[in-house]
Amino acid sequence: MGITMQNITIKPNTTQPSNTSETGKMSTQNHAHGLIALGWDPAHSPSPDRDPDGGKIVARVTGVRKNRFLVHDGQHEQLVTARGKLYQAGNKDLFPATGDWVLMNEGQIASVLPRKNALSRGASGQQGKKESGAVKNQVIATNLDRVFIVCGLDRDFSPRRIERYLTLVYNCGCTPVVLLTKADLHADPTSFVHETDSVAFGVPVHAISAINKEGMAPLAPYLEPGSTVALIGSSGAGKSTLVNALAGKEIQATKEVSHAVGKGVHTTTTRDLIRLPGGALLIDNPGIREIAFWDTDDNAQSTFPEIEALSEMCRFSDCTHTNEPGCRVLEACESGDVRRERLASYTKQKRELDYLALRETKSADRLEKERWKWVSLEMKQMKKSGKMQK
Ligand SMILES: Nc1nc2c(ncn2[C@@H]2O[C@H](COP(=O)(O)OP(=O)(O)OP(=O)(O)O)[C@@H](O)[C@H]2O)c(=O)[nH]1
Ligand SMILES: [Zn+2]
Repeated sequence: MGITMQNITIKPNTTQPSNTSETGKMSTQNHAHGLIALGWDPAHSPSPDRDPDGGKIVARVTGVRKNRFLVHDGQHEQLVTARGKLYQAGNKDLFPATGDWVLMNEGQIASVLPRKNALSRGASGQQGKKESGAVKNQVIATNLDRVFIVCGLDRDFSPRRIERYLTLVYNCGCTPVVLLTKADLHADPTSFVHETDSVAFGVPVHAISAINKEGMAPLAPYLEPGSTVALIGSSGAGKSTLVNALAGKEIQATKEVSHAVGKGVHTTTTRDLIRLPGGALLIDNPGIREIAFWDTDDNAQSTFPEIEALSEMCRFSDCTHTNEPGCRVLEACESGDVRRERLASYTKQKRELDYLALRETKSADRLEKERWKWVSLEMKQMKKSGKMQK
């Protein structure tokens, strides 16, 4: 289990400070200071002193333990429950997540304050499994300043997967930074950085080693005091080792990668908000093995800006960039301006996103028809490329 707020003991049943007495004033001040250290931004968030909901105390969720929550009010951390309505099905978005700002009342979470952003995915291992008709949407972390996409420079390295993570991060309204860990395994990791740069337009990419601490200094600007950073990446990518290196001590348990399969044994099971000595807050998550796209909002930023710019110029506005005349994307592929793997990734992601968007709005049989449309399109493509016998 990860240690959460350093130097602060968990005190259940702490009585909340009264705002009227002298000690109350002191406590309110400490409360505000403590909250700022937890990432509360007094310029952009309502003042905790104003007590927006009469008698309630602002706190941050620092961890989730099944149906209970670790919350920190700036002075104390405690394990609490939430009001019944927050557990109700259909209210999934209101279920407190690590990083949430909440209002506490009588030792319970009374409500979740509006989120700046939320990193969510279909629950790991749930792909295809239905839960009341839909893959469970799982909010992993909220109110993030950045997301570190961690990818190991061993068998974990995959530009295609980095693209998927980037889309996930953009769709959640978060800012990505790509960290290529285990750089010490290579005499010169530059080629990996270049390869990643070519799929992550405008996104900072850093090769680092958490073991010999090389390449870590350039991460400092992402870790200003009070900023919240979540780490995502497949199991065994090196997230926990990185957290420990940044914290300067063993906080998260790590496990040896199985040499047989090159995969780490699933080790991280907590989702705690970890305060670094420099004042940044880190959220380390269990490895994401299956990335299911969830949020289908259109975002200004995209993982495939060059393809999207070209598709604006295709002859047909609903061009699928497969065989249409006047398709600028295909033209760019022919001339080598756009790599074919990029178009394949783009098409695959678009299909997933379209499918999710449709699922939310259309009836089941319509959905099935649409799915078949894509399946037959894919079969046609495979036939064309000779991957399948006619
Ligand atoms: N050579 C090298 N090995 C590393 C580095 N970072 C992590 N590792 C190794 O990679 C393995 C997995 O690291 P973890 O930090 O446990 O991976 P994780 O991403 O936290 O995995 P989960 O908790 O399963 O999500 C361990 O054996 C680490 O020692 C690095 O920078 N260099
Ligand atoms: Zn086209």
